[in-house]
Amino acid sequence: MTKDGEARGPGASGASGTATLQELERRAGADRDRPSYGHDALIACDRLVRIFTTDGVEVQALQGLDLLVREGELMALVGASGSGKSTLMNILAGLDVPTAGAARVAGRDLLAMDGKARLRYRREVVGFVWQQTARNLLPYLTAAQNVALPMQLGGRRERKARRARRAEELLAMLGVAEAHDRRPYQLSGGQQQRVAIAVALANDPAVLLADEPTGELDSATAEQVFGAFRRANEELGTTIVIVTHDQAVASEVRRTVAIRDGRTSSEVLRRTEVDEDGRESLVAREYAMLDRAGRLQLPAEHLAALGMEHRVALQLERDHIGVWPDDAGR
Ligand SMILES: Nc1ncnc2c1ncn2[C@@H]1O[C@H](COP(=O)(O)OP(=O)(O)OP(=O)(O)O)[C@@H](O)[C@H]1O
Repeated sequence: MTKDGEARGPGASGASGTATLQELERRAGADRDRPSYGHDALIACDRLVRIFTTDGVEVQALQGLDLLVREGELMALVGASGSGKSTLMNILAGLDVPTAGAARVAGRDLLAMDGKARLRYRREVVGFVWQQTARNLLPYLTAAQNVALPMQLGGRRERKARRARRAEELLAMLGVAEAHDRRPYQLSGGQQQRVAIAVALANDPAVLLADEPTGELDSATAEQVFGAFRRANEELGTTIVIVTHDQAVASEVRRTVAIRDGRTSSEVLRRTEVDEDGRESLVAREYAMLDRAGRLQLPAEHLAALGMEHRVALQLERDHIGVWPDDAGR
């Protein structure tokens, strides 16, 4: 019964037809006013689907992927080859359009942008760093000119001297001030990637996307490049999403989201704990993703360890849900 004594639920009708209509309107209003999924996130992917069709064969690269990223986060995406990471990054970068679902980045609806809005989005809202250094930098420009170029092309009509000063500041912040007048071929792989980060930050984007940015580097150099991302995140507050196979990178960020078969499957959150003697340690905890329909992906290794497949037994307890191997046949 409702507060005013009216019956509710399937088949219930109000005291009069008018009351029922009012009740329906009230419920519709409550639905309208409920904040939408991920309304306060900077990146919100809601049941994102991307299907590729080649020679009549369909590949579902993204199969209803949900992902929320808060403003100011520095997070990593991991997953096996073919799990859909690059497909997601291309969509977030505005280079590809999803087949279905919803995706919003910094208030932009990625499914609704026309060509002009898409170009502006790529120039002003997102910055990207790719694995292949050649894709990030123009070979005939110096590092400083490479950094100044997006500012010239972007909406910000800044004076040349101002652009040059910003390029210099970014290169210095990322520890590659000495690269200023050099062309990419005169730089090491690590220096090239740090200049590429400066290029991606030139127009002060809301989000910096990086697809395997340390993939071609040795571990010491990768560490320096990751340090540059951290610097950008801490000093400029830029939200950063890094796709990586590099375990060292994945274990240094606060949040690592795993993608499996075109969906986010689990995530690891890390936080610093201080013990009684003041010693700090990083504590990691793994979480499974739960979608709005209640679907849960259990980690493959957990399933294998207990021989779980097809069906599991569930039991609701006061503060948890127990999941057991199927015992129906016993
Ligand atoms: N343009 C395309 N045309 C057809 N199929 C594609 C295309 N791009 C990606 N795919 C397919 O979609 C799936 C996901 O690919 P994607 O490149 O996103 O995976 P990934 O996780 O980035 O893999 P990797 O780590 O190897 O880069 C794969 O099966 C891939 O073959």
